[in-house]
Amino acid sequence: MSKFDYDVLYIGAGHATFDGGAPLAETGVKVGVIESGLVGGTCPNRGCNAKIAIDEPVKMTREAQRLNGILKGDLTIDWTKNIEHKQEIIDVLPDNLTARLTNAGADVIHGHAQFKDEHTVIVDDKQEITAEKIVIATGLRPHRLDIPGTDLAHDSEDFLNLKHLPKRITIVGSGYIGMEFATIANASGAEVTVMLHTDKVLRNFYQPYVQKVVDDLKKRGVTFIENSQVQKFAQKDNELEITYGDNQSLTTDWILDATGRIPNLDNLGLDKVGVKYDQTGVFVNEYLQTNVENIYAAGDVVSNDLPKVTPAAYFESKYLMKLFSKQTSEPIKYPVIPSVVFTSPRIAQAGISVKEGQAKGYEISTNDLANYWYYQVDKEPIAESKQIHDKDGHLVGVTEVSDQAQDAVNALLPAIEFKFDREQVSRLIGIFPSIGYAAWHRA
Ligand SMILES: Cc1cc2nc3c(=O)[nH]c(=O)nc-3n(C[C@H](O)[C@H](O)[C@H](O)COP(=O)(O)OP(=O)(O)OC[C@H]3O[C@@H](n4cnc5c(N)ncnc54)[C@H](O)[C@@H]3O)c2cc1C
Ligand SMILES: NC(=O)c1ccc[n+]([C@@H]2O[C@H](COP(=O)([O-])OP(=O)(O)OC[C@H]3O[C@@H](n4cnc5c(N)ncnc54)[C@H](O)[C@@H]3O)[C@@H](O)[C@H]2O)c1
Repeated sequence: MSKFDYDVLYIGAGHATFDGGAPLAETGVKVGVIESGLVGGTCPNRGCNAKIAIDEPVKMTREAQRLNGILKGDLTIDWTKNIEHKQEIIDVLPDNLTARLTNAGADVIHGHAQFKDEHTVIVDDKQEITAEKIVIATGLRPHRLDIPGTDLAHDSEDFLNLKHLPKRITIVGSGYIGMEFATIANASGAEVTVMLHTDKVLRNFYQPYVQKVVDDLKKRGVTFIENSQVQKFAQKDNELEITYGDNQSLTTDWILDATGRIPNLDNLGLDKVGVKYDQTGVFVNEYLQTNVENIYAAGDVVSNDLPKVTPAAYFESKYLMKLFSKQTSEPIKYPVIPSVVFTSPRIAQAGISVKEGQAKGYEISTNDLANYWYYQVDKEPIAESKQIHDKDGHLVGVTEVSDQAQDAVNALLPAIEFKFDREQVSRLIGIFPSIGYAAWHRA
């Protein structure tokens, strides 16, 4: 009988925990999960699921606008109903995910966890829980600008819960959240301004495709202010004033601070146990183990160069499940991790970038999808992909801008991950017509 309350104790109940924590408990390992907020964490409650639910009508209105004349009548988005619909879909998720954990045999404990020593965690300054192994899976929280009036701004969670759409929305930051929410707010009828830190939008994506998306948003009325150097937010009667640049200013009704996300490590007691970390997250080795032998970390809170996305948290959670249940003793070996920004159209990518491919002298082919008949069915005006083949003819990278870029890239993942050559690709036939087929056809 173990001297600890749990074999494995997770701090945080997001994807980095439940995807592996539930199956781990099913193997007979005694699992505890401590969560200070909603079970499920960011992705289901205030991230992916919530966002994609309110984006769906955006995608549909765009398509309907293009088919105007064939489809009769104008479609507009009722913001309040859209938010209500999103809430209906996600409301059940914390309970469902709690049941997934408890049905597997894990205990879910509500409260804020803090290390007391390397085997003991204190919940809400009251309850002491001990464990042989502890996994830090506390994720990220919104970064807030350190400027006067910063409390007048809101974060992505506030945006997803807005009951009424403000007339004018100003977004500071042009990363994933800035661009996805600019797309949604613009399509829903708000006057949107995006304030860039530099002159770059979505700096990790292929810039010519980003430019296509930016140009389209500009045509739809979104204003982009480059190198804005935001200095101050202030309340002026019924509106908000933003001071930026060389004493310039603008007025708005609602401000979204989308300047990034930072590790959730406050009041966790890491210094007490000597776990090493910095502002980028917790340092781990190739077994996701911190410098303290029995303490591990997984998901967004880990300091690494991977995209901070759900599939990466999922993969790490599954890896730890296999490590802790002795199904593996190997270091973690990441597969190709794709990423997408859900603008309209989307930009998706996997494998090596066009820039990297060019530097290596690889073959880069361009597919003009807007002129491919299947993309013309719904009159997609912005649709192109680039495929990168190495010198042996293996597909090693892809990036696409189109309405269904995420599915096209998903379809090509096996070829990139398992290094199919052109002969192997030609053996695969897909369902026709389909986005996946169109992508394979070119691989
Ligand atoms: C607006 C938005 C949209 C996104 N859209 C996408 C998308 O479309 N696709 C995609 O792949 N990814 C998306 N992401 C990213 C995705 O949500 C994250 O990569 C994923 O949720 C990471 O999971 P995690 O388990 O590491 O962290 P989280 O899901 O953040 O879970 C961490 C949990 O730890 C809890 N916690 C923190 N500190 C403590 C403590 N001391 N004690 C107890 N509990 C604690 C928190 O309450 C939280 O529930 C989005 C993120 C945001 C913000
Ligand atoms: N589709 C998806 O997978 C998805 C969607 C949303 C969020 N996410 C995840 O959430 C994380 C956070 O997203 P995000 O958009 O907040 O972060 P991000 O890092 O993508 O973007 C932050 C933006 O803020 C800007 N910025 C930083 N400091 C600034 C300042 N002082 N003034 C003005 N601008 C400033 C940066 O230049 C950048 O454009 C991402 O890492 C991403 O992985 C993923």
